[in-house]
Amino acid sequence: MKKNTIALELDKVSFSYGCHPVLKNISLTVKCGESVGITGPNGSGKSTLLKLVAGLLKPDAGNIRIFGRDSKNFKERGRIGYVAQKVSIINSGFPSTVEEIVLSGRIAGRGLFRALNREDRMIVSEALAVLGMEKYRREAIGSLSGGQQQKVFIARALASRPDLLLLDEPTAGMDPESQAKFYSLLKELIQKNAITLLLVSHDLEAISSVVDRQVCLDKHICSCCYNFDENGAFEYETCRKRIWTA
Ligand SMILES: Nc1ncnc2c1ncn2[C@@H]1O[C@H](COP(=O)(O)OP(=O)(O)OP(=O)(O)O)[C@@H](O)[C@H]1O
Repeated sequence: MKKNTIALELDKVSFSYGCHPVLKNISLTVKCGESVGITGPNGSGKSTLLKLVAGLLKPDAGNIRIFGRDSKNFKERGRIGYVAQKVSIINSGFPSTVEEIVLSGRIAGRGLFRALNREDRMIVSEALAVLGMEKYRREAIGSLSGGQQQKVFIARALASRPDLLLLDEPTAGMDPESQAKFYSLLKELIQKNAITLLLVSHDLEAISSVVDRQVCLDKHICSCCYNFDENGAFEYETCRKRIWTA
C-alpha cells in the first residue's frame, strides 16, 4: 500500500447514544502506515470513535472513509483488525486452544476454504511472541485469566495482518514488563507490515514510543493533534495539560 495515501478520513462525524451526544463534529485524517494515539478523559468517546471506524456503530452525521471508500460501502472488513477494551471472558469449558483462536485470525483475512500453511503458522507464532504468549499456545483459552485472554485476542488481530488495526486500551490488563515488551514488538510489527494503527490509551508516555502523533478527544471534540519530537517529551507535556486541565 502506498505511503501518503489516506487510510482513514473522518469528516465532521457526530454520534449520540439516544439523546446523549458523545462525539461532535470530529474530523481526523490518518495516512497509510501512520500510527495515531487517541487520548482523552474517561467518557470522552474514544471507544465510541473506534467502534464507528470498525463499523459497529453508524455516525448520526458526517462521513467516514476507509481506504478511499465510504464506510457504508466498505465491505473488506477483513482488512480491519479491532480489539475492544474488554473482551468477553470465555468460560473454562470452551474447547479451543490459544493457537486455534489466533489461527482463526488468518481465516478471517483469507477465507474459510483456503488451507492454513506454514506461513500462517509462522505469522501466528510471531503474533503470540509480541504478546509473550507462546508458552500458552496449546492451553485451552478458557483456562486463562481475563488479561491473558485479552492478549490472545490482540494476537488474533495481529495475526490477521490487517491494513488498519484498532486497539482499545490494549495494555489495560498487562503487567508493566509485558506492557513495555508489547509496545516495542508492536512497533516493529506495524512498521514491517505497513499497518495503520489507531491506539486508544490513557498512558500517553507509554504509547509515545509507538505512535507518530496523538489526537485528543476533549469535551467530545477532537481538539488537538501533536507531533512528537525525538523524545516525545515536550509535546507529551503540552498534550497532557491540555486534556486534564480543560
Ligand atoms: N452502549 C452505550 N449506551 C449508552 N451510552 C454509552 C454506551 N457506550 C458508551 N456510552 C456513553 O458514551 C460516553 C463515551 O463512552 P466511551 O466508552 O466511548 O468513552 P471513553 O473515552 O472510551 O471512556 P474511557 O476512557 O472511560 O474508556 C460515556 O458517557 C458513556 O457512558
